[in-house]
Amino acid sequence: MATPSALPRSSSQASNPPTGSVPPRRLKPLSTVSDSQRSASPSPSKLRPPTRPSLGGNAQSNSSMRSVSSTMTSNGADKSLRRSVSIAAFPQPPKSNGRLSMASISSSTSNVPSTARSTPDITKSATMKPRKQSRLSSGTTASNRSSKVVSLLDNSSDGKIVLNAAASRDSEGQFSISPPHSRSSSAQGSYSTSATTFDENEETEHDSRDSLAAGKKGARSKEAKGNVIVSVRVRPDTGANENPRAEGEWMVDGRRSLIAFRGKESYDYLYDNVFTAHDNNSKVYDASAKRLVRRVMEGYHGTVFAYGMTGTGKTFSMQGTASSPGVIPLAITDIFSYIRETPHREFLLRVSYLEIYNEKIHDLLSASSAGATGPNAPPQEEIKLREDSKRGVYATPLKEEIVQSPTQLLRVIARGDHARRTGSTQFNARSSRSHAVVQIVVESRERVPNGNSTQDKRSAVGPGGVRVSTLSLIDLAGSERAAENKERRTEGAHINKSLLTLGTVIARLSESKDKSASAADKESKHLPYRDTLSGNSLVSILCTIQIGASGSAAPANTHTNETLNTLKFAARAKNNIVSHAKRAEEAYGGNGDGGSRVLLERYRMEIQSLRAQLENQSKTQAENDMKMEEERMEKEAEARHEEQMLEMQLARTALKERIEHLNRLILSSKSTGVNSHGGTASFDRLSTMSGMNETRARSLYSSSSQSTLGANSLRRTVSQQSLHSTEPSNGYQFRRTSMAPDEDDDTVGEFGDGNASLQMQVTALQADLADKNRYISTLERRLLQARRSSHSRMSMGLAQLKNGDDADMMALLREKDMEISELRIQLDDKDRMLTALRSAARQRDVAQMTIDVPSQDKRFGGHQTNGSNASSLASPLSAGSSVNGLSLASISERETHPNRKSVDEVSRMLDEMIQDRVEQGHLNKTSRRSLLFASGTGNHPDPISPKPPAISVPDPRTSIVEVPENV
Ligand SMILES: Nc1ncnc2c1ncn2[C@@H]1O[C@H](COP(=O)(O)OP(=O)(O)OP(=O)(O)O)[C@@H](O)[C@H]1O
Repeated sequence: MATPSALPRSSSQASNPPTGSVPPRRLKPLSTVSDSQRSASPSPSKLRPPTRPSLGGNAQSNSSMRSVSSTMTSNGADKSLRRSVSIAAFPQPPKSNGRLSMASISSSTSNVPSTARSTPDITKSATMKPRKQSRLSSGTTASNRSSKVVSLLDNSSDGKIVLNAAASRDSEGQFSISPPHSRSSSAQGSYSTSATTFDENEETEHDSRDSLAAGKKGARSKEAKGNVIVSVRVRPDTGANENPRAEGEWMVDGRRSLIAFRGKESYDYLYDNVFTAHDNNSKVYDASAKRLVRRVMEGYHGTVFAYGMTGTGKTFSMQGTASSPGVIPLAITDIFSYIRETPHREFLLRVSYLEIYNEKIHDLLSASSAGATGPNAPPQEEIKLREDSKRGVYATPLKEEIVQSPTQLLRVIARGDHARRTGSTQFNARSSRSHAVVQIVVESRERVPNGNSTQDKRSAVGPGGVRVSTLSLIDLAGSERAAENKERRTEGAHINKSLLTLGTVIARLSESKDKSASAADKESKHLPYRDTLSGNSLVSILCTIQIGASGSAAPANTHTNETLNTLKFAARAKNNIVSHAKRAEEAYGGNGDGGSRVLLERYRMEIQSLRAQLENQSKTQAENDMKMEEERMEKEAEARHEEQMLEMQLARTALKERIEHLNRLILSSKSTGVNSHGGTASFDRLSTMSGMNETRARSLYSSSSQSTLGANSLRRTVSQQSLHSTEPSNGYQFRRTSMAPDEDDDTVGEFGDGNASLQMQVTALQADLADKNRYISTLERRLLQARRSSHSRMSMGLAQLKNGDDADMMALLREKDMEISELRIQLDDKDRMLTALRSAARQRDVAQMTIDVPSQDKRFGGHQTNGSNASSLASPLSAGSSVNGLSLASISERETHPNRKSVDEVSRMLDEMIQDRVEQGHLNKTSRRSLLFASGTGNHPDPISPKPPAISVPDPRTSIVEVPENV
């Protein structure tokens, strides 16, 4: 996709071919090394190869691998083959994907012919180059290096910023999750290296040019050589104290990227980068990984791995510290910087983190890894390597997390580190004994430019497909000699075996390259992982060494040998790995198997469908809301209507009950005898008001009248006569006499009738009480209803209150309050009426007593109290005998009933009656709604018909004269 012009180049490239295309720099003797010295020194072929652990124990896995490999060879065309194999037996991956697979470093390769494992040829070719050529090579690279260094220094400002980054390293040396400060990922500021200046078509062209210029072997073998960067970093030797002599036979020249050894043998090693002990992580990253990371963002696969002896600074270089973040945090920062600087594309990042320990893969991000402490930790599902033509080599099942920010990404990696370290507790120093691979998958696709809205920008995609590239950041376990304990030795064996595999593959690559002319030979020697290492990946190998054995557990000579081995490994990698880096093909989501894996596209489609769903849902929601609102309003209207109806109903009920009640009161008054005469008329008048009342009233009336009539026919006659004679004008006769001390109030007949009357009163009062209770409950209901409705109106009208309807609402509320208080007052009135009725009942009893007592007094020689009484006594004898008869009956009755009330008692009752009257009068005055108890005119409480029955009309059926109430 990218055109050559789009590719940043260093200024030096115009005149000089890029380093990457320069013929491979070989291990070469320094000019000081004489031929005699060279011949005296051990022949390269006699150099002791790196110490390797015995591979004898892996026969099984080797044979397994052999069989798989042969299968693969025979079925090489079937690239979509999917299967599961153990790491130890992982076969040759498909050629279509050139990522550097961990399989290459974790599997046994003991099937590789012994010649392939030996290094002399390589060493020879590396070290025995003619000096002239070396110079040419060196000069050429020096020129490029020079330009690189300048560019690197230009970028160093970024590095300085990074030095102040907020990352923190805990006591165990883990970097924190705070990302380093933003670093520019701009290509302009980057140095131009062979690894990053290639691009598809350009590459071939470029390489051909370089190859021609260098006069090296065929262009084909070198066309992608520049896709590999090999750097060596020298760890500061803490015991050396900056003393040059401490380095002894070593000479490190960072400027010329040269490391020279002056021991029994003399070697000069030239690499793409040599970092001295003074170089910091930022510089290491800028020179060895920065451009590679950028290329990954542009669609290439890239791998950075650290290789070296234990304790030489691999983890330090990859992870870094708080003050000096390593390759991983810096790469993460650059990834996000690139995303920010590339608005025309959209990106999706996924990250996975695995480790290979004792040839087993562990997912460091899985839940079981996160909490995997102790023997009770859940067992992790076995992770296997698989391959297919689309994805190449991959581990499964492996958890991938989508990340959206540098912090999130660093957090995920820190979690993996933690799991790794925790695992180390479980497995005893596991962390430094395993290969750890952080893999970041970058998906990207073009956006349609000039999107109008943010949404457009998000949803719009360009015509291209989704590009998927991978950045693998690998911290290899350190090679070491057999350790002290068994577990360590086992680990070391696995580590060394896998590292040997890596070295062997590289060696074989070189070998097969040298013998590429012979097809038959090529076929006879199967080389696993060839395509993994020489595939599409850009590779940056960072080898770490420590010059000087101070602080090292190993003896000095062993240490030197290990260092030399590392340097040789780096030299072989530099010279022999051929990578045909190509930009990853763009996949189209939704179409085919390849596309289905592309998460970005899948997510985009998912987002679109979700957005459509959301729109539908919001539409439906709006419709539902409207419907609900309508329903709610309808319900409210209904409720209001019901409320009004109920109110009306209640009002009607209350009114009816009131009428009934009043009717009953009138009737009760009559039945109590307080107003028995006058009550007839009242009853006749009021009884028509209600059928029910009428019935009840009639029954009361009849019982009352019957009792009266039945008891006192004689007395009635006398009374009538006396009344007519004494008070013809008003027909009333008021007689008040005191009772004899031992006389009670009733005659025999009166006693029986009085009981009946009392019963009736009680019945009437009970009925009245029941009515009252009903009425009260009605009122309560109404009160409740009114409250509820005012409440609902309040809540309903809250919004309206703001719009000026508050006045209406408040008025309504006030009205309701008034109504409620009126109802309460009415209720009080009713209570008072009840009290009055009770009092009237008592009065009636007293009155009856007082009426009866004087006639008895007269009859039995009592003195007259006034003229009225005298005239009454002068009335016809029949009347008198009638009275006497009554009196006698009373006396006789009194004699037969010793428990008669005393005069004092009657007086007390009268006092009570008076008191009641006074209270009633007081109530009438204070009551807001008059009960129409006209003070001093009687006790009729009827508010509707306030006609005061102060003086009763004499009942023609009885001779008893009622006592007026205004006593
Ligand atoms: N360039 C350096 N500058 C300062 N300190 C360093 C440097 N390189 C390594 N160290 C220190 O050396 C020690 C060992 O380094 P580190 O753990 O990175 O080694 P390693 O190669 O990863 O070892 P292993 O293979 O055992 O995991 C650490 O304490 C680290 O801080």
